[in-house]
Parts: sequence; structure tokens; C-alpha cells
Amino acid sequence: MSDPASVRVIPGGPVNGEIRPPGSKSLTNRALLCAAFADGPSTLTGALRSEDTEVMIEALRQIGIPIEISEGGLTLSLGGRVSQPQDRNSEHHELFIANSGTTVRFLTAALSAAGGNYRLVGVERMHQRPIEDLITALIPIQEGNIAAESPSGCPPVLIQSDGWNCESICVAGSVSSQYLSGLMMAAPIAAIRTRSPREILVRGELVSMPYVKMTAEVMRRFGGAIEIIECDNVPENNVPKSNVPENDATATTVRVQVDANEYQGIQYAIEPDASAASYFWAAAAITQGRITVNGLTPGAMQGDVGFCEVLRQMGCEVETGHDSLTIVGRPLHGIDVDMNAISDTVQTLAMVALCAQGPTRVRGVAHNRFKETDRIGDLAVELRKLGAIVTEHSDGMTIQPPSDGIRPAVLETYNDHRMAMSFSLAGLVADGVEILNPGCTVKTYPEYFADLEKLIGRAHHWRT
Ligand SMILES: O=C(O)C1=C[C@@H](OP(=O)(O)O)[C@@H](O)[C@H](O)C1
Ligand SMILES: C=C(OP(=O)(O)O)C(=O)O
Repeated sequence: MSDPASVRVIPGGPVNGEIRPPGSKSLTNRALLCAAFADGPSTLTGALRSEDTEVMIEALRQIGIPIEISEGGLTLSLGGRVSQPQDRNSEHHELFIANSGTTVRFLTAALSAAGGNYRLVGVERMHQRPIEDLITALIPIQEGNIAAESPSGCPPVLIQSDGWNCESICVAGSVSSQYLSGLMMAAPIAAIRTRSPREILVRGELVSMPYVKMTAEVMRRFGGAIEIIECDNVPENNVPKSNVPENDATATTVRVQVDANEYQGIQYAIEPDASAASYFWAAAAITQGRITVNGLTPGAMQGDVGFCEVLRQMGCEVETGHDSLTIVGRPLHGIDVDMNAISDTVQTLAMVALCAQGPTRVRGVAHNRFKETDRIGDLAVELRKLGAIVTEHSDGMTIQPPSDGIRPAVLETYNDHRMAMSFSLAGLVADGVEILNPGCTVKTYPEYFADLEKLIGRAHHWRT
């Protein structure tokens, strides 16, 4: 069957129920990478099967990592590292990374550290998404060539590497935290052939900090030893930094201390995806319903569980269970909120803002312009179609909800899964919201619209 051209969610009353979303994309791709370079086999349970994890799995298979898939796709068994270290003249591998930021950034760092001859190629949008700061960090430490081929430092990425030779790495973190996460996970991999760097320094702003803490946590589970030190004035350990220009006055904001412990194969259970959960929590919020998400608590490894706190600030009740988080919808009011740490939930929040009293100001997410689409500019365009008055800011937006209710509209998704999933929320409360290209949820949640149908107990209108 061909992909549907559009979908309309049929509005109704309060959304009540419980759900366990599929596994976390971020945790699945981290665990896959650590397991691939571990000594001994690993088993990952509750994994996400979607485009973003599929491209990671296929790329790892292509470079010789055996991966078996069972339990309807949810359990991944990896044989661990089998091949000998490669060098820049070894067999060339062309790896397809679609539009997966985690895959391209994690693999760039890991393959540069491991050594070999690779080209990472994505879809058109991926070739417009930045990776230059990561390449700049790798050039001085990698033996061989590494380059981003598209103009202004975007993939495809060419890696011809004999591994790393460094004590210290410097990286910028204002565009994406995935560069730092990639370097962190690659550090123990470098030790397999040469030696591991002792520290990674972040110069200037670092966005999306919870993902960096998640990286450290996953690495520790696989036996890696890593410490994140956040400070205004980082003690720099006197490690020689050949890669910092002499008169560079940019402040070091974060220092990551690395020990070269090799990854060990383990059994690892992946949490449900908290960014995916945000749509269900928001559905309860805007319909005055009650939704329990199982498998997530405030102590989850994913920062996006923090979205519940944002909903609480807007008026909802939050209930914490032994292994669940419940949102109870109440009358909503707009807020002024910094979403830097939980930027994947900005589109979800925008839909909640449409149903609140008074304006909502979102701050701290300038980096949202570099994601699957420009998630500030393009989001503003679609919100206006729904009747909101939107002011765009360099770091976010102000959303004034429509005074006469959400208007019928045909909404573009820009091939961004989070646009499609968020817009379904407007469809829960207003007639005539048509979402184009809903199949783009395949990136992280192929079954999203089917799961929503089950939860609300009524079928959507699909157009092919
Ligand atoms: O490390 C990760 O798993 C992610 C980090 C975030 O990206 P940025 O660091 O680019 O904000 C987030 O948006 C992305 O979906 C997943
Ligand atoms: C930004 C996202 O993905 P990535 O950067 O991993 O492609 C996302 O899933 O919202």
C-alpha cells in the first residue's frame, strides 16, 4: 500500500487511558554503538525499530558487526567487536544515514576513532544539517583525512582514518550536543588501537545538556569511566591542547574526563521514548483527559520527561507512579519557558499553547533551526494557519492562541516526524485539521497514528 497523502484525526472528548511508547531512539542508538565496540556480546531489549535506528543497525552490520533481531524486532543481539582495527587504505564502506542526526554524528566520531575508510551519506535535508564543529574537533586529532563535503560543513562525511592521536579534544556545542556525545562514546573506541584522550573540553555554549548526561550514563552501563564537570572556570589539567588556537579566548564551559575503560558487552533494557510520550501527555492536557505513560518516571535517563513539569506549570496535575507518569488535564494558561534542555518537545508545547489562556514564550532553542526542518520558522508558518498569532525570535517564539478557536487548516509536515505527531493534537480538539505526509513519523515512531487511534478509540480519516 502506498503511503497516505494525509490524515485527519477526528476530534472528540477527553483522551483517557494508558500507553507504553516504543523504545527511546536516543538510548537505542547509544546502546547499539557501545555494544558494537564492546568486548563480548550484548542484548538490548525494548529497542526502537524505526528509520533512525534502522540506519544505525545497517551501518554497523556493514562494517562487520553481527546483529540479530528477535521478539518482533524489540530485542537486538550484538556479537560485539570482531574485526581487526582498520586503516585509511582498507576497504571503502559507503554508509546510508538517512536524516538521523544521532547516527551521522555518533558514527563520524566512532569510525574516526576506530579507523578505516568510510563515506556517510544521507537524504537531502541531512546534507543541509551542520556537522562542521565535529569535523573541526576531529581534524587535529585524527591520523588521515576527514571532511564534510556539502557547502557550509554538512554531510556527506568522508573519513579516511588511522585512528586518533591526542590527549585532549576541544569541541563547540552551541549547534548540537550530539558532537560531544559522539566524541565521548568514541573515546574508549580510540583506545582499542592507540590510546584514549584524557579529556574533552566544550568551548562556549552547550545545548541539550540532558542528552550529554544520558551519554555518560549509557557509557557507564557498558563499563566506560567518564565524568562530566560543569563549571565557569574549568581546571584544565595541563593536558597539551595542540588543537586550540593560541589566542582563542572562548571559555571552556564543560570538561569531560575520560578513562580508557573498554566497553563490555551487557544485557541492557531501553526505556520507552520520552519525546514520543510528550504527545500523549499533551493529549490529556488539551482535552482535560488523563493519560498514564508506563515505563517512565521523573528519574528516567531522558531529559524529555521534564515536559511533564512544563505541563504542570501550565496548570495540569502530574502523578508519579512506581513506573509511570500521569498527566491530568486542567484549564491551561500560557507560560514563559526555556526549552533548551528539552527542545524536541517544543512542537508538542506549541500545540498545548494553542489551547491555553494567554501567550506562551519559548526560549533557548535557536538550535531547533538545524533539526529535521527549521523548527522555529516552519513551525510558526503552520501555527499561523491554525489561527495563532506568532512572533518569531532568534531563540524561539511567542504564541498567542487564536481567540476564536483553532481554525481548519491543511498542515505541511516538512518531512519532520515531530511536526506530524504534534499536529495530531490540534486534530484532537478542532475540526478540519489535515496533516500532510503523515508517513514521516517513520523516523522515530512508525506506529504513531495507529497507537493514537487505539488510545482515542476512533479511526482517523486517511487520504491516499
Ligand atoms: O543526543 C541525542 O540523542 C539527541 C540530542 C538532541 O539533539 P541536539 O543536541 O542537536 O539538540 C535531540 O534533539 C535529538 O533528537 C536526540
Ligand atoms: C532532532 C531529532 O533527531 P536527530 O537530530 O537525531 O536527527 C529528533 O528526533 O527530533
